[in-house]
Formats: sequence, structure tokens, C-alpha cells
Amino acid sequence: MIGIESVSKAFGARDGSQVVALQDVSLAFDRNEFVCLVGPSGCGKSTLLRLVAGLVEPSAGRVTIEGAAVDGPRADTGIVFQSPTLLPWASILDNVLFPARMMNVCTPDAVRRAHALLDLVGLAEFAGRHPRELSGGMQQRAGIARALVHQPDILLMDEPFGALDALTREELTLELLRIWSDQPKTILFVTHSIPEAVLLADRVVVLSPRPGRVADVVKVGLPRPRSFAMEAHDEFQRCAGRIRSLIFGDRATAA
Ligand SMILES: Nc1ncnc2c1ncn2[C@@H]1O[C@H](COP(=O)(O)OP(=O)(O)OP(=O)(O)O)[C@@H](O)[C@H]1O
Repeated sequence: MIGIESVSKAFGARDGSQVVALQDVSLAFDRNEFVCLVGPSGCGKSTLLRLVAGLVEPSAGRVTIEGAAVDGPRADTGIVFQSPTLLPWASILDNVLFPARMMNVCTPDAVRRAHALLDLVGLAEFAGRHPRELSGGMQQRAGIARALVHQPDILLMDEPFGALDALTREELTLELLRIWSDQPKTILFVTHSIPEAVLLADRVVVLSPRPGRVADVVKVGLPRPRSFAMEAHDEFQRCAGRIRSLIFGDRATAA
């Protein structure tokens, strides 16, 4: 469904030099696949996501969705960032409906869907509240509902749980898996957590340090539905160990 064909991306710095964020990256993702992107800080994970979102253009190569080159943001792609950036003056329901309003599709159906999504993420009682009245985890849940309201077939998530405490993070990880099995879609999920990547993904793309290249793609053979108990599973350990050694090399076992 998503094709990344020999993509490189360089950014110009103020002093005239260039930062090569990604170099010659080729990947292909299937419809409804759950893919996690991991790699050292600055290796181009967010850049890869922004290329698929149509928010930046490749310097070389091309990104395609269903065979067509991505040439700008696309209505059928939902995005969740690390911080949910909700509108402080609008209710949670209005925040969730915001993309539908922007696209002029705020129909009674969309309102029904928004309520159903708030229910799905455990915020049904908070539809009329304002963001300041919600905890960080609840705001992030509202951000996820907002990204899903226009029924995207692609969901791009950039460290969506990075700012949350460990317990809320685990809770939302399971919630995301539940949402994905309820409403299948292609998910690209950036994380710094190797266990989180293995628990969530069908495949984990490991990028090398800048300029980001594909170090390897690790297929996760764990059955679904997944649970945290699987962390003790041999396949979990195998995948996590492989990803660690790709990122840290010999240092993976030094301690
Ligand atoms: N708009 C920009 N202008 C200039 N340089 C940029 C821009 N966006 C990203 N870069 C550079 O590209 C490289 C990759 O950045 P990116 O944010 O994609 O990495 P990342 O893997 O997501 O990092 P982290 O894990 O720390 O969030 C970095 O060196 C960054 O400084």
C-alpha cells in the first residue's frame, strides 16, 4: 500500500551546509500492516513519517500510496504526534471533530463516529470537558480519537506515548492494539522503546545512525492478540535481541 522507493532527504542548514537525514531508503508496507520504526536519535524516523504524510518532499526517490506519488497531505491519512496539541478553548468532542470540520465533512454521521471513538478510547464521559480538565494520557487518547474520526486508512504515529508515564503507556499500547483489530488500517509507529515495537508490530524497521538507512527489517512472529505476558516468549526475546544488536552492535551485550 505504501512504497518508499530509493528515497533520500537532505535538509539545508543556515550556514549553507546540508544535513542528510535519510539516504537511499526503500521499503514497502502492506495494507493493514502494523510497522514500527526504531533507530538512534536523529536517524530520520520522523522525517520518514513526514515524507509519507506528504508534509515534506523527498530530495531523491519517491513515496507512493496505492501506486500514486504522494505530493502533499492526504485526507485519508491520520497523524498522532508526541504531544496531542488539542485546541484549549474547544471541548473534547469539538477537538475530535476538528479534522472533519476542516474537511467540510462534519455530518451527523461524523458526530456519531466521534462519540463512538470517545467511547472506544474511554472518554465518553469527557466529551463536553476541555483539554485542561484531562490528564496527559486522556489528552493523548483524545488525540488518537481525533486522528481516527475521518476514517483514515493510514495512521502515522510519531512517539505518541513518549511523554506519558510507564503505566499509562502500557495501557494505551493495549488500547491501540484493540482499536487496530477493531478498525484495521496501515499503521506506521515511531518509538524509542524496543519492547513496545516488538509488542505492537508485524515488522520492525531498524534505521542506522544518520544518515538513516535501513539496517534491517525484523519480522515479529508472535501470535495475536498480543499481551505483555509475551515479553517472556522466545520469539519476543529473539526479535528484541536482534533489534538491540542492530542498534548497539557489540555494546548490546557489554553490560
Ligand atoms: N526541518 C528540518 N530542517 C533541518 N534539519 C532537519 C529538519 N528536520 C529534521 N532535520 C534533521 O534531520 C535529521 C533527522 O531528524 P528526525 O527528526 O527525522 O530524526 P528522528 O530519528 O526522528 O530523531 P529523534 O529520535 O531524536 O526524534 C536530524 O539531524 C535533524 O536535525
